[in-house]
Amino acid sequence: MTEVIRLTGVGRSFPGDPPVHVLAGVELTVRRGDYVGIVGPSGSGKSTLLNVLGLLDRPDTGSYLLEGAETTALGDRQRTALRGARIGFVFQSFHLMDYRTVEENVMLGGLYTGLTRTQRRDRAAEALDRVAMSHRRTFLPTRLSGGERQRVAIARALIGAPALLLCDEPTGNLDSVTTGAVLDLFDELRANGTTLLVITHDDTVAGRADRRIRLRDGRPVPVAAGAPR
Ligand SMILES: Nc1ncnc2c1ncn2[C@@H]1O[C@H](COP(=O)(O)OP(=O)(O)OP(=O)(O)O)[C@@H](O)[C@H]1O
Repeated sequence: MTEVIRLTGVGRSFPGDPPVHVLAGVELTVRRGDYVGIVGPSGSGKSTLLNVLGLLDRPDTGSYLLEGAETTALGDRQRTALRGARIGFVFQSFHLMDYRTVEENVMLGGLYTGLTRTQRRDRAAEALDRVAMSHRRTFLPTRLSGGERQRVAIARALIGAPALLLCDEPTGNLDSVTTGAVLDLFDELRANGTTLLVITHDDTVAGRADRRIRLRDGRPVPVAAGAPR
C-alpha cells in the first residue's frame, strides 16, 4: 500500500536553559487509508509532532517523506503549497470564520489548491454533503452547535481531497454524544479511503483508530490491541 508518511530519525528540540528535547529519533510510517490515533500525556510532544507532520514546523534532524517526497529540504513557499494541496487540518476549536457562511468557510479550505471559484463551490457542496451539513449551507457558524461546527471544519479540511487529514484534539470541545457523531464520521471517511491521524489525550477517541501510538520519551510506541485504554 502507498506510503503517505515516512518519518526517519526525526528529532525536534526547543532551545533554552535547559533545552527541551521533545521528539527524538522518531520513526513512523502511515499508509494510505490508515487511521492512526496518537496519544500521550500533556507535554509529551503530540502538538509538536502534528506541527512537523503538517509542515507547520521543521524537524531539526531526520527525514520526512510525504507521499514519497522529501519535505525537509523544501523552502517555505513550497512547503506552504504542499500543505495547502495535500494536508487537511481539523482543530479542537474549529477555527471557523464567524462572519462567513458555512459554504464560504468550506470554500476557503480550497483557496490554495488551484481550483477555480466555481470548482470550489461544487467541491464545497460535495464536502458538506459528506458531513451531512448541506442543510446549513447558508448559516453563519455562530448559529451552529459545537458538533455541527466541527463537521463544517472537517468539510473544509476535505475540500482539497487531501492525502492526509491531521486532527488535533478534534473532540476536545464536544460532549460525549457529539464526540460519538464526529467519530462515526471519521469511521466513514476511513471506509472511503481517507488517511487519518488523530492526536488526542483521550484514549477512547484514539481507541476508535485502527492503530494506536503513544508518545513516550519523545518517541512513538505502539499500543498493543486490547491494551487498557
Ligand atoms: N515553541 C516552543 N518553544 C519551547 N518549548 C516548546 C515549544 N513548543 C513546545 N515546547 C515544549 O515541548 C514540550 C511538548 O509540547 P507539546 O505542545 O508538543 O505537547 P503536547 O503533548 O501537545 O501537550 P498538550 O497535550 O498539553 O497539548 C513541552 O514541554 C513544551 O514546553
